[in-house]
Amino acid sequence: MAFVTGRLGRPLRSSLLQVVQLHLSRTMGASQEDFENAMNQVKLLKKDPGNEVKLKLYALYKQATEGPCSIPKPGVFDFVNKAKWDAWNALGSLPKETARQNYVDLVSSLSSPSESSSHVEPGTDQKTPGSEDVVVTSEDGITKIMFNRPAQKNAITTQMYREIILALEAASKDNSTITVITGNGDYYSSGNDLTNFTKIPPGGIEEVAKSGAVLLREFVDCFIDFPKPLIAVVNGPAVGIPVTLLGLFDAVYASDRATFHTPFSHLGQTAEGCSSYTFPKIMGPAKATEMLIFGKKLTAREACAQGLVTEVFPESTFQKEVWARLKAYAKLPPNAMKISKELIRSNEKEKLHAINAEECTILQGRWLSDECMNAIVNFLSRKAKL
Ligand SMILES: CCCCC/C=C/CC(=O)SCCNC(=O)CCNC(=O)[C@H](O)C(C)(C)COP(=O)(O)OP(=O)(O)OC[C@H]1O[C@@H](n2cnc3c(N)ncnc32)[C@H](O)[C@@H]1OP(=O)(O)O
Repeated sequence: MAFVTGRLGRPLRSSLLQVVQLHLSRTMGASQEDFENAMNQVKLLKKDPGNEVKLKLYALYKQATEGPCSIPKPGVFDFVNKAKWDAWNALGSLPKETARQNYVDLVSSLSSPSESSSHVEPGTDQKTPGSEDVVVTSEDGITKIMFNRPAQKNAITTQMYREIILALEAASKDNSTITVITGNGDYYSSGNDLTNFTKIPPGGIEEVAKSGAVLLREFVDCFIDFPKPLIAVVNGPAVGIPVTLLGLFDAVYASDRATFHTPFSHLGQTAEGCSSYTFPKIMGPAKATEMLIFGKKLTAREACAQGLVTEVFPESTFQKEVWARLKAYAKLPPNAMKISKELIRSNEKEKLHAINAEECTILQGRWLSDECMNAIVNFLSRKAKL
């Protein structure tokens, strides 16, 4: 990999672009035609996607067609127009092309034949394929959100971040009592799909970093605000963001096969998921440093000893024991559980949102650094067998 060594900067950026060519079939942005098709699909939706989604669609449409919101803010009593203005204005200076792509992705997550994760009928045992990469089911008072890309070790694509946001929003309002996140296959999740960084829009890598930071902030905010008990069923190794998010869960059950790895420095990146705050709080600054700065990988038992994991189960009985326990918990009075969660978490929320915002801003800069680009080029080169 001669092109990733030595003094970096422009040569490294062009190296990244070279590697990106190998991924182009998956990386083309939405065309005007895709956008127009998506607008038509919205009119054909069988179910009302709900006000939150409609506001998102409105905002993305305006941003994609007119650019950043520059109209005067409606008065406080003009509720509908003010909500629309707020949604549009919240997109800030998101580039038109990114808004167009986000609009197309959002519509596609809503309008696949079986419909998206946000459309799970509460209280039913219903598999919700959507993109198939995130599967949402609801049964026995438990909504289960499952990473479902086992061949890629459940690496999380930008589409999956969006689907998980929608799934969490739906789960917060459905009939279920508790919500579980787990993985299909041998991994819980290998973290951010590193090919996310290869989808280079006309605005260049800067635009990728900017829209990534906006999406990451929204994604982590959903975990901070999630109102019901949120449980991680960690069926195997976890790398990166699925590990850091664990500090925002209410309980973490792990197979003894699971490992917990945050190789941020190796990737030229920094902590996210509020872990720069939750990890030192949970395990003390010294142990948090080993994980978040030096990238020490913990076994499930070590993570349990550090307080990141609630309990470890032998792989042979993991699924049986954990689900039996969760089914029993799901029968507890839902309102009492929600109120207790609010008591435990509410005084931290404001702080967590501020930390999330800061971590995302720092990461946006990191993603443009030579250190980070070098690591991604290395990974993609290995994948592309360069
Ligand atoms: C909106 C943006 C938000 C960004 C938020 C930021 C988050 C930070 C992070 O999450 S950092 C963590 C990033 N993850 C990694 O660095 C892990 C990278 N993957 C690996 O190191 C390895 O794949 C492994 C250790 C997870 C598994 O190794 P193993 O040898 O067992 O398996 P393979 O490498 O052959 O993997 C099988 C295929 O899966 C693809 N793959 C695995 N992980 C990722 C990933 N994170 N991104 C993209 N692709 C991934 C791998 O490339 C193989 O694909 P192939 O069969 O097509 O070659």
